[in-house]
This record gives sequence, C-alpha cells and structure tokens, in this order.
Amino acid sequence: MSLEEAKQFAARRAVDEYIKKDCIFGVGSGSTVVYAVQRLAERVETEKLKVTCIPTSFQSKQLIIKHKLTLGELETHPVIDVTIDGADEVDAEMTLIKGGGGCLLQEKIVASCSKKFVVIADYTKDSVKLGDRYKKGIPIEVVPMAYVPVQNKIQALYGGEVKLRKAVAKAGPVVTDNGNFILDWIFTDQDLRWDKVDNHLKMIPGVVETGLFVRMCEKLTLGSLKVT
Ligand SMILES: O=C[C@H](O)[C@H](O)[C@H](O)COP(=O)(O)O
Repeated sequence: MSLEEAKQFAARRAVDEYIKKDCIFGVGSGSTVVYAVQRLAERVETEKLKVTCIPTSFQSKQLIIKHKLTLGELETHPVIDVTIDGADEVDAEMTLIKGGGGCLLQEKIVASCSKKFVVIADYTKDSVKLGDRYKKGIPIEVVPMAYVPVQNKIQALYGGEVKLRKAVAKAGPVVTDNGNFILDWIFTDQDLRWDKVDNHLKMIPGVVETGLFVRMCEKLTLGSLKVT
C-alpha cells in the first residue's frame, strides 16, 4: 500500500464507521482529512445524509465549501458528535503530536467539544514513543510578541531546541489561522510525562496551545501496510 493509499484507506474507513445520519461532524485538517471529506461528500450524495461540518482550520473550511457540505460553527453547534482528524505521530498510549501543518489550536478546541475523537493516519505515524517517527518537534502556538521569551523558557525548563517556524514562500515566520507564530520544540527526553508537559507549557505566558493531544484520541484508524 502506498502512503496515499494508506491515508485514503484510513480516512474512508473512519467516515464509513463513525459518520451517521444527522450528525455534527468536526472536520480536522491536513492531507489525510482531504480523503475523509471526499468520502463524506460521496456518502452525502448517495445516502442523502444530513451532516453539519464544523471546521478546524481555514483549510478544512475550504474543503467543506468545495464539496458543498453544510458548514456549521461552534457558536451554533457547541457539541460535536464525532471529529475525525489526522496526526503527525501517535504513540503507544495514543498521545498525539499535531500541528505539523500549523493547525492545532482550533483542532484542539473542536476535539475538546467532541463526544468522539477519531484519528486517521498512515503507517508512518505509528510509533511507540513520541519522537520515534516525527522528527520536527512539538508545535507550540505562541503570541508573536512572546516568541523569544517562550523559546528561552522552554529550553531552560526542558532542554532541546526550540525553533521559530519559518514560512516557505514568504520571508519570515509562519502565521497561523489565529494570527500567531509556531515554535517547534525538538525535545531530547522521550520519557517525559506528556500530560504534565502540556500543562506546564501552557502556564508560560504567551503560549496559546500545544500540539500535544494527551488522552483525547479515542479511536485510531490506521492505514497499514496490510489491508485488514
Ligand atoms: O497542522 C496540521 C494538523 O495537525 C494535521 O492534522 C497533521 O499535521 C496531520 O496532517 P497530515 O494528514 O497531512 O499528515
């Protein structure tokens, strides 16, 4: 199975299993989610499902609009039946690193409002310990004016390297959908208690959210090398 086939397999399987008629659906972000939205659009067309889609980023809102699905928002739908989202890495305890594509704050808000949070991933994301697979570090969204003190504080607390994420086709930093910057913390200690780290990092003034999703993922649908 190629990487794209694995993403597609995981996404389609999750949509078929978890999306029911009349449900409120949290739409994650990233390349794997694209296949989930495509599958949902097929099912809406053929089964005449009524599904209201709550986006987790500019990208997922665009996907919902492109596929002519019903767009909702947390203001009117604060309780979501199921959210399906991708991940950059999933460890043995289903702790996730997310935010490789810069979307983590809205993803975590939407996941926290969801009765069920399902992660779809290809086989390259599956690890035992965080850092085994995803080498770019833990994304941390910060208020722009605070990025240097936050960088210094994380390095002093936990070591490793904390880098400001730079844009690719623009000079300067990546700016998130919320107008913030992203720091990528390349950690060295893989045995940290990630729930404590997440809470600790969020106590640093200027940190808005982290890409650590601890005990949030209930189900993982993996596109593996073997089709089961
Ligand atoms: O910021 C991006 C999101 O957290 C994505 O869900 C994550 O990076 C996984 O994306 P992909 O499915 O493209 O690997």
